[in-house]
This record gives sequence, structure tokens and C-alpha cells, in this order.
Amino acid sequence: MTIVLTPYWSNGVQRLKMAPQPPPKPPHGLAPPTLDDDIHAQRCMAQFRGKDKDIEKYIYLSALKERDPPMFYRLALRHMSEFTPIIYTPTVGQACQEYSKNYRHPEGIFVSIKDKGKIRSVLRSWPKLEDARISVVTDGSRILGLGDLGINGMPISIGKLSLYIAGAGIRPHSTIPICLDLGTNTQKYLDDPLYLGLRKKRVPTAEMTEFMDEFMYEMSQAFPKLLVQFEDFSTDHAFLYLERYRNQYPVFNDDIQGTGAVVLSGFINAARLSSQASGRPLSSHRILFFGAGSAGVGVAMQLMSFFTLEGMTEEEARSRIYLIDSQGLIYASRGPLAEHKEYFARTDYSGPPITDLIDILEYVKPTALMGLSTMSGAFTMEAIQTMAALNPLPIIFPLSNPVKLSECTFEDAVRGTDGKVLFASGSPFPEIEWKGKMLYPGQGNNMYIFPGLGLGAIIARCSSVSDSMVEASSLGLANSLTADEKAKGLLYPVIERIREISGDIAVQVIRAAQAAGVDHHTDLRSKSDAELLAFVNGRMWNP
Ligand SMILES: NC(=O)C1=CN([C@@H]2O[C@H](COP(=O)(O)OP(=O)(O)OC[C@H]3O[C@@H](n4cnc5c(N)ncnc54)[C@H](OP(=O)(O)O)[C@@H]3O)[C@@H](O)[C@H]2O)C=CC1
Ligand SMILES: CC(=O)C(=O)O
Ligand SMILES: [Mg+2]
Repeated sequence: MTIVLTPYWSNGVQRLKMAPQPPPKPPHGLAPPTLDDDIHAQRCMAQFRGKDKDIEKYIYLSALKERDPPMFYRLALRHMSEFTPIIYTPTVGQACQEYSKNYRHPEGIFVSIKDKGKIRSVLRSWPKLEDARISVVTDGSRILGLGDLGINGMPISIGKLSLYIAGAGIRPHSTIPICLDLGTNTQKYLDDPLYLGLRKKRVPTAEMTEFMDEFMYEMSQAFPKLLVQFEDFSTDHAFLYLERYRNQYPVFNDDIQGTGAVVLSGFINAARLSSQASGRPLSSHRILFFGAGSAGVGVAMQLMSFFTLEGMTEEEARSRIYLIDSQGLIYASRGPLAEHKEYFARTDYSGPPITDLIDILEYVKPTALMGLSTMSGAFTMEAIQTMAALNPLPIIFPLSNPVKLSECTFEDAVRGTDGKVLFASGSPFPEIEWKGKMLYPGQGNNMYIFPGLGLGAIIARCSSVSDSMVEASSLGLANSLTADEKAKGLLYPVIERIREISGDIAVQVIRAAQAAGVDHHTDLRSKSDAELLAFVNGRMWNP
């Protein structure tokens, strides 16, 4: 008898060659007599809920997705609000930090700096070349707010793509998680014997850019219908590579554009409520950003359209926005500034640096305070109370991820404002009963945007992703609240409606792509909105 040894990675790769399938049914006698699908779904949930730690739940769900993808996605859709904190933020942050320790099976493509000059052959080893439609690409250099995790960033690409599949019905075998290994500057990983990446410091930007040029070109050749989502690149590289490739390939940066869109959407809904409470016009809002990295500046740029849609000029819109970085309020005469901070540098202040948040709040008198700083607890009780003293209904969005890095908790925001706060955070917080009334935190996370934005861009076969498509995704989300959600004071729809919302967003995105002339699927232009929505919904994969 010959024993054929299969390489350890072959199951995963074999599975990738097929549309997602449940595991084959064993022959009679080799399966328990009453193995029923619906009961098995209940069994999987009981096994999942039986795990004590969130990271164990994450590992359980990864194994379930590997073993039985339709069951995983069926349950993900059915239990979205229970699954997202596990497969996505906050637990995915821990999964990244422990990736090298918990690694079990391959999932996605690793392209390392050592592959420079032969990236083509690495990409072409992917088994489903012709089916590829969306790739989330990270270099692991700024994973959530957790810093440089090197190759341990892979789970963020995997997690985002799971949300594309569950939330927008992208076919599982059309998705490619990619982690670029350009080294890491985190000594702990370089010293870790289990670390799965190259044991070298990050390469200089010039070398990285040569690598990125080759990578993006070979991606476009290997996967001609692919949309690329850049994820969690450090701020300097996030802006650099978005600008470098955005007119050449279908690509967007989730942290700059996806976050900008999701926060604009929540802000539109919050600003309406805040202005109703204060009696002040929408154009009078002033927004203070605590954090001026890719996310802070990306959101600030997108929020400009809130004011321009109100009829203000670009200059007037810019004057409503203030940014703070680690040196305090950003103003032109403070000294040399990183390029991405220059546009929003204040020219109406030229005194000594103001570094204390309370002093800045009293100087700016903002109606909205946004946190994108990775500074846990930076919105102190005093800062929250100052916002409440300035506004009958302040807008406070601590958006840093994961939960442990949030600038404040929902509970603190509720206490500090006596329950009168319009709140959204990057990671989820539980609802709170305050003085007999249920209060619901919003989750201002780009997870509401990228599935629908990606779906629209893929269906329209876009050659690039225009600013107007990103703005359309935001307005589509802002307008998606139901009467019931509005009555509860929600700023974002419940996550259980993600498929419906993604379909609506995709329609808006396709229309914007058509107006911008970047759509290649031009047959869709003649469809009515209702026909287009039916077409989009009909293209969604169902587990
Ligand atoms: N909710 C969501 O959907 C999203 C949330 N995020 C979150 O946003 C956060 C920031 O991401 P990103 O912009 O890429 O990260 P960066 O590290 O590039 O930016 C952080 C910014 O915060 C500033 N900062 C740091 N410490 C302080 C301090 N003590 N006081 C004031 N400012 C400070 C930094 O200042 P300096 O410039 O001087 O260093 C920098 O401007 C992350 O936690 C990420 O998870 C990101 C994308 C989406
Ligand atoms: C949500 C997200 O993209 C981030 O925190 O980086
Ligand atoms: Mg991100």
C-alpha cells in the first residue's frame, strides 16, 4: 500500500480552488445518525459561546470558516452584532498581536521585500486568479492603534474581507487577503522565535516605493478585475501610495477614505440633532480633531463636504476645522509641519503653542470633538464636561481602535454630559440605561462603508475610485436610518441591516462612478434605480 503524504498547506489551497462548500458528508455509518444542518448551526453557536475568552472565540471561528465556510457566513449574517467584535475590532487586534503564536493554517498571500523582482510569480501562485475581485492589502505598519505589528497584520486583511463577504455578499473565493512583509521596527517581534516574518527592520521609503510600484503593476496584470483596499499603512505611506496609484489603478485607502465617509455620515445625522437642540444653524458647527494622522486628516478632508453641501466655500469650510497632534493645536506659525497637516494648519492663531486639551476646547469652542489619536482616555471627564458646558447636545466621537485605546468610554461620555451626548466610537460599547432611558452608542467604523463601496466599485468595474464615489457611499449611509432607528436616537443603522445598507450604498456608488465616467460596466447606466438595486442584490453571494 502506498501512503501519499499531502503537504500541510494543500487543504487550504485545494479549498480555494472551489466555490465555498460545506465539508463533504461522510458515508453512512461514519457520521452520527442525526446530524441535521439547522441543529448543527445551534451546536456551533453553543460551542462558540462556550469559549471563555474572546481570542478563543476568534480561533474557533477561524477554524469554522476553514472547515465549513457556508456555515461560518450563515452564522455571521445571523449574529452580526455578536460576531463583529470577534472577527473584527476589538478582538482582531489581539488576533494580530498573537498571530505568530496562534498561526494554524495559511490564508492569503504574503509578499516580502525579498520577492522584489519576482512578485509576479508569487502572485500567480494564487489558485483563483480569474475570480479575484477585491484584495485588502496591509503592510502591518499601523494595525488599528496597536502600532507596527509586521507580518502579524495579516488578520486585519482577513477580518475586513470576512465583512465584505458577510456584509456585501462578495463571493469568498473572489477575495484575497494580502500582507506585505517589509520588515518591522518592533523589537519584540524581531526577538520572538515564533515570529513568522522577516527578521529585519523596515526598509527605507525609496526601496519600499520601488517594491510597491512592482507590486501594484503585477497585481493589475495577475488580477485584471481587482479592486485594492489599502489598510493600516503608517500615515506617511498611507497618503503617499494613495496619491501615487489612485489615478492608475482601482484602489482606495480605507483609513483615509472609508473612515472619512463613515464619520461624515454619522456627523450629518448628529449635526442635525445637535443643531435642533441648540437652535444654531448647521453651518455654525466647529469640529476639533484630536489626532492628525491618516485617519484624523482623512476624516477632516471628508467633513469639508458637510459644509460645502451647506453652500459654504472651500475656505469657509476649512475655517470650521481644527486639528491637534502630539504637539498641540496645529497652526501655521508653530514650525515645520508634516505635509498632510499643512492644509488644516490654522492661520488665525500665532501665539505660543497650546497643548492642553481643555485650553484648546475653551479657545476653539467646538460643537464636535473627534478622537483619532490612539490615546486611551484622552477625553477626560473634565474635557467631556467642558464639551457639555459649551453645547446643549455635544458631539463626541472617540474613534480610536481597539476598545482599550478609545479616547473615552460611552459610560464616561454619558456621565460627563448627564446623558446628553451624540456619541460614536470606533469599537463597540454596550448600551446604557440612564435615568430610566436607554441610550445607544453609535459605532463610527469604516465597516459600514467599505463593503458597499467595494461592491459598487466591483459591479461597475471601475477603473479608479473617485472622491465622488466615496462621498456617495457616505450620503447613502447617512440616509439609510429607518424611522425606528431615528426614534432611538441612533446615528448609524443597526449592523444586522448591513446587507441591505451595502446594497443601497453600492447603488449610490455606481451612480457616482457613472457620473465620473470611471465605470466600465456601461450597460448599467440605462437601469432605473430600482432595477439597479435589484441587479446589485442579485449579485450578492448567499451562504
Ligand atoms: N473608527 C474607524 O473606523 C477608524 C479608526 N482609526 C483609528 O484611528 C487611530 C489613528 O490612526 P492613524 O491616524 O492612522 O494613526 P497615527 O498614529 O498616524 O495618528 C495618530 C495621531 O494622533 C496624534 N497623537 C498621538 N498622541 C497624541 C497626544 N498625546 N495628544 C494629541 N495627539 C496625539 C499623533 O500626533 P503626531 O502627528 O504629532 O505624531 C497623530 O497625529 C487608530 O487608533 C485607528 O485605529 C483608523 C481608521 C478607521
Ligand atoms: C477600523 C480601522 O480601519 C482602523 O482602526 O484602522
Ligand atoms: Mg484600518
